[in-house]
Amino acid sequence: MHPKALIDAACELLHVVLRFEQPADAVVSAYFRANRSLGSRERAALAETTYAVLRRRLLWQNLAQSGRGPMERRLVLLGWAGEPRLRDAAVEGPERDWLAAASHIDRASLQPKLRHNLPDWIAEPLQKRLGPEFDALADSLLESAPLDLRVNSLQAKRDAVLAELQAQGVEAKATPYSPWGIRLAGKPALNQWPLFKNGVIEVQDEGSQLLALLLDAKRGEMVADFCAGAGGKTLALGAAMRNTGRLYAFDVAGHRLEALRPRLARSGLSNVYPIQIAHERDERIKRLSGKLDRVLVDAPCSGLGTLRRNPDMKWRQSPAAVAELVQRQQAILASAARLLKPGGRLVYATCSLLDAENEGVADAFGAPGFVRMDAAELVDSVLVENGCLRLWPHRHGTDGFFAAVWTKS
Ligand SMILES: C[S@@+](CC[C@H](N)C(=O)[O-])C[C@H]1O[C@@H](n2cnc3c(N)ncnc32)[C@H](O)[C@@H]1O
Repeated sequence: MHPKALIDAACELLHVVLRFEQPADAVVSAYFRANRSLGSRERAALAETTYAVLRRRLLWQNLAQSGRGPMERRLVLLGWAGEPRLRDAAVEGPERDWLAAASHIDRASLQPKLRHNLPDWIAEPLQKRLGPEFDALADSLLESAPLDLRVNSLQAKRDAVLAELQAQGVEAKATPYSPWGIRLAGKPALNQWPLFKNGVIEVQDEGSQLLALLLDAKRGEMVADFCAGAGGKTLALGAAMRNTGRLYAFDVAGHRLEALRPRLARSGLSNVYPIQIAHERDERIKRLSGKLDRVLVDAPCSGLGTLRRNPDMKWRQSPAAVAELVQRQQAILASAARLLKPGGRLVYATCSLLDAENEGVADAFGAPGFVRMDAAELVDSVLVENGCLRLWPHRHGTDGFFAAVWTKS
């Protein structure tokens, strides 16, 4: 494709992404499906440029004010993440001079907001919580996340998989906190690897893997993954249960549970029962009241802990949406807790960084008989704050995660 046409394509894609009507990854995938002739390098340039613009949107918008022409074009030229020579070939005259001037701006001298690229309603509570450490968090949220794998412990040991990957020339190392995790240096397309197709590995952030350690589900137990979605945590729990007992995977979204099915088939698990529910007080849930050993509530949340992967979330979320989510989180947690039998364990988790969705919801939970457990009894204490799992991208290299644990007395 001619460089000019490639830049035009990036503008066309960005125009749709910046409407924020759908998640950016869905818009990018739909664009690629509609433009099948795009080569893999062209796709990479378009996707990475879109994400680069979303990550530093405040900075690019500020710098774009001085340019001319459509806003999307100025943003694409500033955030271009493809080969520089392609962009150079697509600009000429005053546009070239404007771009050169913009690239010489000393970013350290910019006002903090243009360096952090976070809306105030997100930056302020995080600044309050972290103090001077906030800058390191904000910087880490501008990076892209590494590709983490979880080894399916039913099928293989981590060391053996690591050795196999290294023998194939894949740069990989063990993750520091999860006993099943492997971190890749690059981002290979691994969908066709036999290790993936045979269910030996799954893609899962290390932080997400740690929730299975908190739940510590045992052989033969009755367990529910209350908000199972496409089953990232379900698969880890099922393997920890050694494919025994019963693991219910509930979710209100049928299409997400459908996406779990091929993953289950690959994994070799036969102890998982996906069940679509209408809402958290569904009759099918009530029937299990007081019967379960472990319940995980991986609640719907703002997703702000995953900004390295989904930078559009910071522009698509709002304080009103978070307030609504908090109501839902409280209702789901209260309902899910009813499933536990005495001695059972409840875990409430989110991939949000905000206290309101995390400690706020956990502290407001007051069902009788539930006693908080110190997460430091279950995972490395460097991952724990005030008894809860608190993962931060800049400290732990994982997505942002929160989890609180209770036992039912
Ligand atoms: C954070 S996502 C779960 C991700 C999933 N656990 C994983 O590891 O891949 C939250 C899920 O909660 C589901 N959800 C929303 N409202 C719910 C409700 N009332 N009861 C159960 N699940 C709900 C959403 O459909 C979504 O799949």
